[in-house]
Amino acid sequence: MTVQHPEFEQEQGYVERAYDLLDRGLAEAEQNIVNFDALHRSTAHALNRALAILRNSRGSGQLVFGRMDRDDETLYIGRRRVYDEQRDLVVVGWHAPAAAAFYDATPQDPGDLKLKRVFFEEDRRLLRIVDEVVRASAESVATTDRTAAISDALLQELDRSRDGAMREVVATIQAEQYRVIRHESDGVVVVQGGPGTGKTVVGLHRAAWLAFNRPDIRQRGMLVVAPSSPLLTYFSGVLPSLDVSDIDQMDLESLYGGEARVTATDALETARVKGSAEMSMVLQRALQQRIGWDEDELVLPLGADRIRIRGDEIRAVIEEVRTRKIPHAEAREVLRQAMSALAFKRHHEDQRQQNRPVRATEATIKRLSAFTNALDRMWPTYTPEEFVRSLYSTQSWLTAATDGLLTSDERARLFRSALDGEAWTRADLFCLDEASFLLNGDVMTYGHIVLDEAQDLSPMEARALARRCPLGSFTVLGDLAQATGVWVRDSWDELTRHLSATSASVNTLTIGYRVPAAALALAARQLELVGSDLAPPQSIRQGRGKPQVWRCSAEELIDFVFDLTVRYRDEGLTSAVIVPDSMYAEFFAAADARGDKLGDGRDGDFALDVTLVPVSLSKGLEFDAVIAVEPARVASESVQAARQLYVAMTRCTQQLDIVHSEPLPAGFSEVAPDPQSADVTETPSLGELFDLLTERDQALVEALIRRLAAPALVSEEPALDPKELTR
Ligand SMILES: Nc1ncnc2c1ncn2[C@@H]1O[C@H](COP(=O)(O)OP(=O)(O)OP(=O)(O)O)[C@@H](O)[C@H]1O
Repeated sequence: MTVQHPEFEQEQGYVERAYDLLDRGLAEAEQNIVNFDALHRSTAHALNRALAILRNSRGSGQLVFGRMDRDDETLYIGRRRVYDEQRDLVVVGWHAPAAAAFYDATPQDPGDLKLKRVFFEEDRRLLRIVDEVVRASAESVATTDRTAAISDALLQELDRSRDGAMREVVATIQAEQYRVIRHESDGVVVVQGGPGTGKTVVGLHRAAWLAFNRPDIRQRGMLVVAPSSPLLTYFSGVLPSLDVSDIDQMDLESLYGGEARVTATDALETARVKGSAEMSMVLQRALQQRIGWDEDELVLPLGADRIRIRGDEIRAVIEEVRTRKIPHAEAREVLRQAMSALAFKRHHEDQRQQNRPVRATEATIKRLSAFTNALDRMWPTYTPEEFVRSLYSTQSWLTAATDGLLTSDERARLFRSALDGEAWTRADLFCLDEASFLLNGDVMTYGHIVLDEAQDLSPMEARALARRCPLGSFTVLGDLAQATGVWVRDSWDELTRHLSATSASVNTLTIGYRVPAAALALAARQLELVGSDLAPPQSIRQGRGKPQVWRCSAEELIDFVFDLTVRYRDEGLTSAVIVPDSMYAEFFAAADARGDKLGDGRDGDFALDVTLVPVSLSKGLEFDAVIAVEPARVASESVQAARQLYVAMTRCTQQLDIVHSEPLPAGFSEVAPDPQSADVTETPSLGELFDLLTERDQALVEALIRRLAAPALVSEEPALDPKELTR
């Protein structure tokens, strides 16, 4: 029997009152706006906008989630501020400085709090109350065990099943996370941490915290960037649920606003060349090489007259314009003015000397096709796509532009025939973005940018982000150990230097809130293979226990995997089937044929119980159960085999299953035979297989066993091969 908290009713009353006040406050404000007789259209428009914002501002999630008591005051903490009729504060917003003590207090170090209380509520009804700090007992707690510092409220929150979208966690932010959320730096704040340490959640809450506490930054605009669109879909609801809907959120590829779309993939080495910082110099130099005049003279026909300008005069004008540090298109306009002025002056002088009337103005000279053609040769105009396409397909130009910057092998990787068409890759997008900036200079800028999974960024991608944040104010979330692409680094130094000239502060999160300890231990063997210095996080989850390793034939594989998902669905768990990219289509088609409904992970469709995810898009995601398929195939198809497996195996909150028909890669095989080290069950027990069957099949198997082995019980391990029995 559960005992109700002695102050339950009183707290329920407080929560209801807070909701009531909020409802009334919003209704009153709404009425005031509706009643306001706007005399002008623009005022009416502004009022309608205010009304829409107000109606949205109710938000979702619980209104009041905590209380803290000091000797002389009691404060309730919530998702937003609530006042009573006398304008006295009833609920303090989580982001207000007054709420800081609530997050800083731990049972070990309660500060000056007598009480820290956490509420769990649904639809305005309290479900539970957890008293995390009660001063009398706080002093008696003395421990060096880090996990002992984890609050009960957090553990209870983590037990809730996932529903396919990331949630805000304002009620249970932990002290080490809160320090990062309100980090004072205006420069680059790096949050390094293993899988499931809360980097994404911390980054999003930091964005909201800055939005509330730094109007200067909010005014300049804020942006959150995810490496892929499925990951963006997964977490994009968090900021609106924190009442900050004006922060832009986009995936990395959407940064480039030009025409090109990604339709192809680069070979590894090509991606490395295109993503390197040298590429920015290649593009800059290539553009410069297209500027100039090597003819002796320019002749502009003007009726029967000719305007003649010497080559050295033209070169002097070009050099003068070149020294101005302005974008290419703008500089061309300056050159156009300077050249038309020069041509007009020459025409004026010539006509005067020959006693003839001046026939042209600067405007007529600018309209001469000979003038425009000459200008195109001196200072050509390009779209970013034209410029990069033309560079890639012109050997002589590539050679000149890359001389001393790239090796001949590297240069050869950039070349493609003009006939290859428009197959742009992701790395190309950032060359185009750089080109676009050189050509046009205009780019949307922000006061602060939050980058998720930043460990994989190429220098060119980092430069694209730096351009969008001239103040260099970034929150950089990532785990160097989870770098699965071309860019693997030992430290954050090089990457953060591309983002900002100021030094970065690196903050490490060490507690794992997602992955159960046993699954993390198995995944960590991949980290050992990488030889990384980075330790896996310290997990505070038990989950359902050991990961299961299931071997079956190639023919059985897909059905076996989907049968597992059915079991998880029946148990009320969400699951993800993480497959090698090359098996994605096959799995999808098989699910269709079976009539199983699957979410398509490539589209960020996480609302169903089961989602199919290609391993290359699994980073950052989270599910109750994860079935990782054919690790050997994942390893052979990945740039960073062990790191990719580490990522795939750290997506679950409850249970990890590995299903394979091919021999397991390193990091798995050696664990199976030793039952003592048994983090892993190589062969499933009969009981486990039996659980997978439908009731009718279970009855059949029971009958079969009874016939074969007289009184054997299914829960015992028989000498028979369980696979034989389940067929
Ligand atoms: N203080 C907290 N209260 C409640 N839940 C939390 C807290 N911190 C983290 N979590 C939960 O832990 C899980 C992992 O968090 P998150 O996805 O932010 O980790 P991550 O470090 O970004 O992981 P990865 O490296 O895999 O991208 C999420 O479900 C998140 O909501």
